[in-house]
Amino acid sequence: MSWEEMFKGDFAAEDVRAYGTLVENLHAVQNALAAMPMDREAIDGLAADLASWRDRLEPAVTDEQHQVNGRVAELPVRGHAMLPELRVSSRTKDRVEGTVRFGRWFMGGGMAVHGGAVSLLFDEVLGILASLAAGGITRTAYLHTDYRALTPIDTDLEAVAWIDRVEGRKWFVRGEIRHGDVVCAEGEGLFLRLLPEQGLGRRTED
Ligand SMILES: CCCCC/C=C\C/C=C\C/C=C\C/C=C\CCCC(=O)SCCNC(=O)CCNC(=O)[C@H](O)C(C)(C)COP(=O)(O)OP(=O)(O)OC[C@H]1O[C@@H](n2cnc3c(N)ncnc32)[C@H](O)[C@@H]1OP(=O)(O)O
Repeated sequence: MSWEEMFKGDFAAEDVRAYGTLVENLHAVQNALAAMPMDREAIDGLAADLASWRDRLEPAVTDEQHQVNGRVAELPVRGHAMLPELRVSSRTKDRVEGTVRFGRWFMGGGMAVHGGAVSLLFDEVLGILASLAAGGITRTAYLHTDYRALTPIDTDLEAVAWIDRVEGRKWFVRGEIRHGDVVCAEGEGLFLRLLPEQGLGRRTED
């Protein structure tokens, strides 16, 4: 199963581009907000603006099958606004490589990326690779992250993920985030190919 077969929604190309621009602007807002000083006037103004966004968006909320977020194969990280943008430079069935830049929004402290955001990226990239290699949706059973060095924000990092081994339904996938020669973090995850009755997002006990 190809990336497009697995993730492509039936959105028009120009709508996809427009959504990509929306997410880009949202990320720019998040990064600037995370870096703003205490400024009561700006805070009150922004809070009022955001309340009007909420009034505009909430009446249009739709179900998972009709939402756009995370369902756009053509955009970085499926156009999932929660995720740091990974720009894939090469993808084969058992390896993905790309660059990622974490903005100020993802900072934990000391101008370094929050550890949870590092794991978030691993879950996405390792999970997608597992799903592509398995030819069907997988679910994370465990995810282990080793933080080897601080991961800097606001700079291009290399991200790579590869299939380590496969045992039946169990896909063991590894990854690395590097800044130049420095390995910032290593990830290792076990992803279970879902059984037909498990479906997408359905609980196993259902
Ligand atoms: C037309 C438009 C289409 C557009 C498509 C749109 C969108 C795209 C859709 C989807 C996006 C897809 C991917 C998204 C990409 C990334 C997302 C990241 C993935 C996640 O973020 S996902 C959420 C977090 N994830 C969970 O919420 C899991 C909760 N959990 C469970 O759902 C179950 O727990 C499960 C399923 C994991 C296993 O349950 P199960 O019943 O299937 O399997 P079972 O327990 O029998 O285990 C079988 C064998 O695995 C071994 N095993 C199991 N667990 C283990 C562990 N932890 N450690 C070591 N070994 C383990 C056993 O020991 C046994 O091993 P053995 O066979 O050798 O004995």
